[in-house]
Amino acid sequence: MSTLPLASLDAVTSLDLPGFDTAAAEAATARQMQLTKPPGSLGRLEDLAAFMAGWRGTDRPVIERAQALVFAGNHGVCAQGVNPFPQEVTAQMVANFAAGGAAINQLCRTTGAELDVIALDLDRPTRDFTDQPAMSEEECLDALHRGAAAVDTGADILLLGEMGIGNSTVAAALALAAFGGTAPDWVGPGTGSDADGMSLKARVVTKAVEKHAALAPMMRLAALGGREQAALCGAVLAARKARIPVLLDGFICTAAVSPLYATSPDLLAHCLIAHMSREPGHRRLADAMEKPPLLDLGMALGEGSGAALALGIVKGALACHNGMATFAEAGVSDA
Ligand SMILES: Cc1cc2ncn([C@H]3O[C@H](COP(=O)(O)O)[C@@H](O)[C@H]3O)c2cc1C
Ligand SMILES: O=C(O)c1cccnc1
Repeated sequence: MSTLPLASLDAVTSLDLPGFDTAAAEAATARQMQLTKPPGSLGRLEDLAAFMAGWRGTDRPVIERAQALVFAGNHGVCAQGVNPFPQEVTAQMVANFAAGGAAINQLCRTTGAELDVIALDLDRPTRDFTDQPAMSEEECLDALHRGAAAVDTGADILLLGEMGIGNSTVAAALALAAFGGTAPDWVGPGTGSDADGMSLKARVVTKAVEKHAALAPMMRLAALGGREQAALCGAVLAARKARIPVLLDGFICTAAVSPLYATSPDLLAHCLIAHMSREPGHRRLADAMEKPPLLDLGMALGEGSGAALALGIVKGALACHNGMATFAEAGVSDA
């Protein structure tokens, strides 16, 4: 449970947040050079060990507790017909998460994450953003605080995911507002929109972003986002406050936190992108944020599924970092 001292959305710029512990990361990198392997041969696993060390503030970081947090919300823009599946599926999938029947349940069990699902006023969708701001600043702040409050400050790593029918359109709008280009750069099939469906999505996204483009980044989160997007931003900030590194899931999760990036890229310094979604805009988003995803498995599900899988990679990195013998300990000749 965590709280953030935020009375307005633009106050995110004045939060006092911890930074990366360079000394701990350098000590971890020095240890990597001593381990019984050719230097650099564990590739990105070595970078992950240093990343975890720097954010956890210790040269020997461990993952004893991993929290997966999935936020669910409903969106007024579904009135535009942008979603192949009906809006009821959001609540139905939340019930499925509770019953243990979704992909995210299996993947969390596989890699050892505790799953918490937070449904945000599903019976009260946000407003249609082609017409008016999806949320007021107050509604957005409320969802952001609920996201922050859901973070387990005793966890060693946080995996983020979302569920919200129509939110691939929301994601495209947030990405366009944050990084520019044109709507077709960011619109994709989502759960299965065809070419006509995608041109409708692009028109909807263009209209919405034109309407709300003049706003500051965090006010665009209110105007174009939904409750789960605001909650994801709150969770990212609360994790940072507790020095907990974050694995963002796919396109929708990454786009959700793009208002934080547009405010200041440093707000996402403790976040990694877990996997490269098949949703075409995700590559552009990952490039724009300079965050190469850990996995690339052709997935486009959401729910935090890619983040849950990537936890296994981070655990592997730390198992090697902490468990391997050094050249001196094992009596192996160094180069
Ligand atoms: C059964 C089902 C399970 C899901 N789990 C995640 N999503 C994913 O699909 C939705 C976004 O796609 P769109 O914008 O096309 O609606 C989000 O809820 C996302 O998490 C699902 C979607 C469905 C249908
Ligand atoms: O990458 C994602 O987050 C995604 C893509 C399509 C549908 N749902 C989620």
